[in-house]
Amino acid sequence: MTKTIRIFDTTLRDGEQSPGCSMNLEEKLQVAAQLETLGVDIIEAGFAIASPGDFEAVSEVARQCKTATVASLARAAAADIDRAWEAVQHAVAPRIHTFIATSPLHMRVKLNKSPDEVLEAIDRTVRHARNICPDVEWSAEDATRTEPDFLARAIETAIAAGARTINLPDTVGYATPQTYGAMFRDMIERVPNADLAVFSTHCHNDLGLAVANTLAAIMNGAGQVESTINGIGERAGNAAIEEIAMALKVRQDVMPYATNVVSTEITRASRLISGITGFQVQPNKAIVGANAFAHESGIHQDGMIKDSSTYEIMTPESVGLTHSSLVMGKHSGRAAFRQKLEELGYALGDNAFQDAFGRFKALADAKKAVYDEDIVALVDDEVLRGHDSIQVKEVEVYCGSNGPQRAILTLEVDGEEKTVTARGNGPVDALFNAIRMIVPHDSSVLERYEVHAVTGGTDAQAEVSVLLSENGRTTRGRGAHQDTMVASVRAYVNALNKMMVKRGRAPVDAQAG
Ligand SMILES: CC(=O)SCCNC(=O)CCNC(=O)[C@H](O)C(C)(C)COP(=O)(O)OP(=O)(O)OC[C@H]1O[C@@H](n2cnc3c(N)ncnc32)[C@H](O)[C@@H]1OP(=O)(O)O
Ligand SMILES: CC(C)C(=O)C(=O)O
Ligand SMILES: [Mg+2]
Repeated sequence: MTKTIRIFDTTLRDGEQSPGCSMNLEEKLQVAAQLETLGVDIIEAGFAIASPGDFEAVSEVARQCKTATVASLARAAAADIDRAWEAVQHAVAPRIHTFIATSPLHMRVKLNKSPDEVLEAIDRTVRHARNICPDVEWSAEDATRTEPDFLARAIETAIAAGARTINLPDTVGYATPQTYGAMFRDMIERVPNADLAVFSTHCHNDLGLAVANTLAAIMNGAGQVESTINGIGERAGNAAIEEIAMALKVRQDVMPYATNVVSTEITRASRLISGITGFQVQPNKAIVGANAFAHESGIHQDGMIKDSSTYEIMTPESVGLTHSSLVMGKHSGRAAFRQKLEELGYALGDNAFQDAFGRFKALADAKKAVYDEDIVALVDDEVLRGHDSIQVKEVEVYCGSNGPQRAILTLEVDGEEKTVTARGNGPVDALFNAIRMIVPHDSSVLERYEVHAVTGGTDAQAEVSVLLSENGRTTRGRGAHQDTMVASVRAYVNALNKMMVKRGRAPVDAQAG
């Protein structure tokens, strides 16, 4: 039968110890509710003696939780343990989690206690906790830097005093998968009565090994893992629940362990935590990063369109996302661009498609992210200008506070290129004067000129709209480009082309500049 690993969530305790991650009562209750929906088995709601606020939060989480065990942390001190009990006693399943450091360094420098005094404290405080609470967890802080013989004696003492969960934290993130796994195997094999307790992992990520170490411990006998949503926690954080749960789910073939995590709730939990704490998840973070199911390169996008398992080892739906995203960028190819156009409602012929793809690549080279709105603007622009008799070839402007502003413009008029230099009150005026020099149209008036950014950011495409009127007829032109001046010329020339069509004649009066 598959062994089920208990998930002990410490987002509200160790997670909250991240500088800047403090949560208020209402936020903690929201998180606790989502953790229960996510299916974690134990919620460490705080450190009851730490402050009146922490005490209230642990008490309220204990009152609110319907199924999960609720734990409070407590030092090896009667006052801490009593306060923890006062808070968790309201829970359906209360737990006291008491700890003391066992490494030579911590015992000597921090606690100023001898090893024997620490063993005595473990015995006394675990017994005290067991007298008031049936479920007691004991942790050997800094277990991974503890001398193994002493660690075995400490664990034996805690089990004899009544602890039924033994947690061996890698408090400073020092372990490697090999050493952490071996420590579990060693302790489980050598400690008398080890089978009375569930052994637990608690890994910090100082070397980026927290999840790997956790999995190594599971494979060597651990039955509980302590972890946090998004991996928040002291310093570099704790092992991330979502990564552990999905690793066990996806790699059943080599790790035949189950959890009660409802994986489709992972994204919701992750977003809740980042929203409340303000700690953004890095885009490339496994499982919950914005790019975890996003594909930008053409070859990958082509594979994804053919069969998503080519580049995804789990479905986005399995972690609560609705779908993968094909991110359009400079690495995208024709297959993804064609699919994106279809999604946006365009059915372009071959030539128009090739032209639009060329412009898309040029835009993607110039811009960090290409959004749907950019593609709509770009394709509309392309379609609009397909059969224009006046085409924009080159645009150059000189602007700034030390005028005069001038523009050098090259247009192709009925297949012939013409270049002029013009001045104006500002670069746009100079450009429009240049257009008038190449294609005189004195009877028309510029009624309106509008610019707006298609998306956010300083590299956004500008979309320009121009309204020309001639003898009571108005013509609107549009142009889009990441350079506002180029977009302006495109818009004006577009309006002019349409006006030519309305007039029913080509720009025969065009002059060479
Ligand atoms: C690895 C971990 O994550 S451990 C948990 C860390 N989390 C926190 O510390 C957050 C909450 N902490 C707090 O609010 C405070 O530190 C309190 C309320 C617990 C204690 O505050 P203070 O009484 O002011 O003590 P202070 O924080 O300055 O020092 C900690 C004391 O606890 C002692 N101590 C540390 N761990 C333990 C332990 N497991 N058992 C008994 N005593 C301990 C230290 O030796 C020190 O004692 P000393 O003052 O006699 O030298
Ligand atoms: C208190 C213990 C469990 C801890 O957080 C650690 O050692 O990292
Ligand atoms: Mg910790």
